[in-house]
Parts: sequence; structure tokens; C-alpha cells
Amino acid sequence: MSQHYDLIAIGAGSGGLSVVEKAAKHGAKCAVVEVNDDLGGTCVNRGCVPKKVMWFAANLAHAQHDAQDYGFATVPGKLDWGKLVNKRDNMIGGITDWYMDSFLSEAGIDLIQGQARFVDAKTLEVNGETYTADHIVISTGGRPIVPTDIPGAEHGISSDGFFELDEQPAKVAVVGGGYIALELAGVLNALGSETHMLHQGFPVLIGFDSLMQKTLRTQMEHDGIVFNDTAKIASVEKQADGKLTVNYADGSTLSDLDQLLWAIGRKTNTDDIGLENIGLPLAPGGFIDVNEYQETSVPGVYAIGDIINKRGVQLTPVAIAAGRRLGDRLFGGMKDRKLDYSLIPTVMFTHPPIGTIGLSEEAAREKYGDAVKVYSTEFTPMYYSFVKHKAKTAMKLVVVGEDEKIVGCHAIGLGVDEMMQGFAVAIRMGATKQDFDDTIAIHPVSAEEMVTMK
Ligand SMILES: Cc1cc2nc3c(=O)[nH]c(=O)nc-3n(C[C@H](O)[C@H](O)[C@H](O)COP(=O)(O)OP(=O)(O)OC[C@H]3O[C@@H](n4cnc5c(N)ncnc54)[C@H](O)[C@@H]3O)c2cc1C
Ligand SMILES: NC(=O)c1ccc[n+]([C@@H]2O[C@H](COP(=O)([O-])OP(=O)(O)OC[C@H]3O[C@@H](n4cnc5c(N)ncnc54)[C@H](O)[C@@H]3O)[C@@H](O)[C@H]2O)c1
Repeated sequence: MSQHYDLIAIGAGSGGLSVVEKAAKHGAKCAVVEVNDDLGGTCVNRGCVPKKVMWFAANLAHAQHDAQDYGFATVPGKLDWGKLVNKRDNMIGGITDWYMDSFLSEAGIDLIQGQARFVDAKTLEVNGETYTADHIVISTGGRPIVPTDIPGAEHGISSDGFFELDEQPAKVAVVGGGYIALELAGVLNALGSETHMLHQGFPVLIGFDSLMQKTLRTQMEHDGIVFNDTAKIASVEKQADGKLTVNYADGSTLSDLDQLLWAIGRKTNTDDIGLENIGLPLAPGGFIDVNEYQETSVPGVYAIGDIINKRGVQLTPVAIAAGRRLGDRLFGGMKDRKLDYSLIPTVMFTHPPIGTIGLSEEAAREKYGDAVKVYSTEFTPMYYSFVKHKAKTAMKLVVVGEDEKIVGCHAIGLGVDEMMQGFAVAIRMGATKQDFDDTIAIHPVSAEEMVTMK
């Protein structure tokens, strides 16, 4: 006899846990299926949370250098990588234990451990048992891509492997030019690894505003990261001493690498979940198409989080928000509740960080043509007054039409990670440049430049 639920989520990550939590709060009988031993998914175990710990450590490394320029007698200390990793993993263990021991039981949600597979649109099979539900949510997220067409690629690691490193690599190459490549390269470099970034001729940070791309690139180079923009990797070899050599197509090499980190994108977790049994086709890239209510083309089957076919929304708060809204709509009587996917703010935890919301200047010009106007500023924050190793801050407001409605807001620099959330509220409410100008600045902080741009 199979067990019946009102809703089952496949995958206990940001999206899956959020939809069952909300649905259960509204009284629905819910279960979540998870194939891994740890709950919380990518963000908690192999993403945002451990990454942010490493980013904090990298900030401290920068600050130790800066402190000397402020007159402190301290000499920057060497990081005990093992100690940091141990503390980080203990912290994450605390979160996953809490999910396992308190979160699910307090919310009255059943955990089904194993790999879920659709038998039909209302039935899942897990470890030989069947479970039925009126509503099934696919929230299986994704995993890093490691190339299969480059001989020796398997000698490299992915972001998952980065979080398993118990020793800091002395020399490392990071392949890619997106969020993960840039964030992890920044961490490794700040913590003292010789860091090489390999990507293939395209600008880093595709889709971001060009001012952000340019400023970050300049700063990363200034920090000592070596960029190879024409890195066509032909093969990777492991030497007798365990070090790696990258052989480029042009015959040149990069050798003595302790690690090679592939950060070239992620693939969705859709293999072997039986989508063929419910007639649900995959969109290009392995994503799942959904409508504005997270509904797939199969009635009663939904998809949320990284798995859905929308560009630029593979973020934890997006998965959570979509899950909560779906729970409200299905069981809370909120018939029209859905996530608005426009104007999603995001921060890239590089050194310095980037905060962004809305359209880049380039995208706005493509959409609105001559109606676009841009305000921007570049400056050195006061913090760096005595610091030799300075990092510039750059900000840009992209506005449209006579009322100069803000359609894009971008900033890179010290502290912008904590700055952008408030601006995102204003911009979602329809703020114009005049609203920003009418706001009294806070002094002396970098954020004041956002409301004083000419
Ligand atoms: C290195 C890194 C850093 C990141 N940093 C940030 C950040 O700073 N801020 C941010 O907003 N986002 C960040 N992200 C993105 C964020 O982690 C994801 O957007 C988020 O985790 C997506 O949630 P999800 O629920 O869709 O999927 P996931 O969190 O990936 O959860 C999916 C779950 O489904 C399980 N699963 C898969 N298949 C099955 C199956 N058949 N049966 C049962 N279970 C299954 C998986 O084991 C997993 O636990 C980062 C990602 C990475 C990789
Ligand atoms: N701070 C954050 O919020 C944060 C941090 C990390 C990840 N994320 C989320 O996770 C998603 C995935 O991140 P990601 O970095 O894996 O993907 P991404 O799509 O951001 O970047 C992948 C990069 O790899 C490049 N690339 C692709 N194939 C390549 C190849 N063969 N050789 C060299 N480069 C290649 C792409 O051009 C791109 O620059 C992000 O889009 C983001 O939504 C968010």
C-alpha cells in the first residue's frame, strides 16, 4: 500500500524545503524526498553558506594587509586552512542537524530518504516503495559540470570538490567566468593561493553591466590573479608528483598546479527521475518549463528553483520565494499568489563584491533605445585613504523616460553587498532618479554616492 500525501517535494534544498514548510503550515500533509544524507541542498552544503564563510576569511586576509597601513604592527598571519574548514563544516553540520532533528518534525513533514522517480504524475517510487500525492513539486536543483570532452578533465575538481579540500592549494587554475569561478578565484587568491583564471575569450560575467565587468576584472588583476582569456584547454595531465599540467590547444602549458577547478556552469538533476513516465519534456539545457504559477505541462506537477527554465534566477531566495508562494496558492487559499521574477537583486561575493538589480546599461539600451539615460560614478572609498592596495568603487543607475524611472542599479566596491537590498525595495516600488536625489545622503559612507549622482 502506498502512502498518500497532499504534496511531495522531490529534493530537500532551498525550494523543496520551502514549499513543504509553507504547505504544511496551511495544514497540508507533506513529505520531502532527498537522495543525499544531508538536508538543505546546494546552498547550505555546497554553495552560499560555506562559500560565504570562505569569503569572510578572504576579507580578513585583505583587512590584515590594510591594518598595517593603518598603523597596526601586526604582520598578516598564515591561515590554518584545516582549522577554518573544520569550523565551517561544523557550522554546516549544525544547520543540517537542525533540519533533520527539529525543522521537519516540528512542521509535521515526513522525510523520505532516497532517489525519487515518477511512476505516473501522482506516484513516486523511492527505494522500491511507492508514495502518491495530489501535488508533486520537482525541486531537484543542479550539480556542477565537468567537461567530458577534455582528456584528463577528471583530475580537476568542481565547486563541490572545493568545499572538500582539506589543504589549501599553493597554485590553482579556475576555469570559467561566471559567479562561481570569480567568487572562488577571489577567495583562493586572497587566502594566498597563486590563482590563474582560464576562460575562452568571452568577457567575464556575461549579462552583467559592462562597468561591473570592467571594474572587477581590473581589481582582480590588481590583486594578482592571472587571466588567460584565450584558454582553449586541450588536455589535463597528472604528473608523477601529483601536480597537474594544463595543455592548451596552441601547444603552451600551465604546470605545477595543485588543483584545477572547473566552474563552467551547472547541469540540472533530471536524469533518472522518470520524466518520460509522465510525458514531461525537458527544455534545452535540461531545464523544466513552467508557467507563472510554477506549473509544468503535466497537471499537478510543478517545478521550482534551479531546475526551472529561466535565465539568471538560479538563486536561493528565488527558490525559497517560489516555494512559499506555491504553498500559499495551493493550500492557503491565495488563488493568485505567484512569484514576480522581475527585478531580482543579487550579490556576487567577489573581492570587491558586486550588487545588482534590474537591467544592465547594454540590456536597457537594447530594450528602450534612446529613452535610456545613465548616471555613473567611480571613486576610491575613504577606507583606502592610507591603504596602498586600493579597490575602486563604481556605481551606475540606468534610467528610462522623462520621469527617469530606475530600471537598473549596479554597484561594485567595499560594502555594496549589504547596500543593495534597500535600494532593491525602492526600485521595486518604482523609484525615479528624482526620488534618489530627494533622499538625504548618509555621510560618510559609499552608499551616499547612490543618491548624489549627477
Ligand atoms: C558554489 C555556489 C555558491 C552559491 N552561492 C549563492 C549565493 O551566495 N546566493 C544565492 O542566492 N545562491 C547561491 N548559489 C545558488 C543556490 O545554491 C541555488 O540557487 C539553490 O540552492 C537552489 O535551490 P534548489 O532547491 O533549486 O536546489 P538545491 O539546493 O540544489 O536542492 C536540490 C536537492 O534535490 C536533491 N535531489 C536531486 N535529485 C533528487 C532525486 N531524484 N530524488 C531526491 N532528491 C533529489 C539534491 O540532493 C538536493 O539536495 C550558489 C550555488 C553554488 C553552487
Ligand atoms: N552569489 C551568488 O548569488 C551566487 C554564487 C554562485 C552561484 N550562483 C548561482 O549559481 C549559478 C551557477 O553558477 P556558475 O558559475 O556555475 O554558472 P554561470 O552560468 O554563472 O557561469 C558559467 C561560466 O562558465 C563559462 N564557461 C562555460 N563553458 C566553458 C568552458 N568550456 N570553458 C571555460 N568557461 C566556460 C561561461 O561562459 C560562464 O562564464 C549562477 O548563475 C548563479 O545563479 C549564485
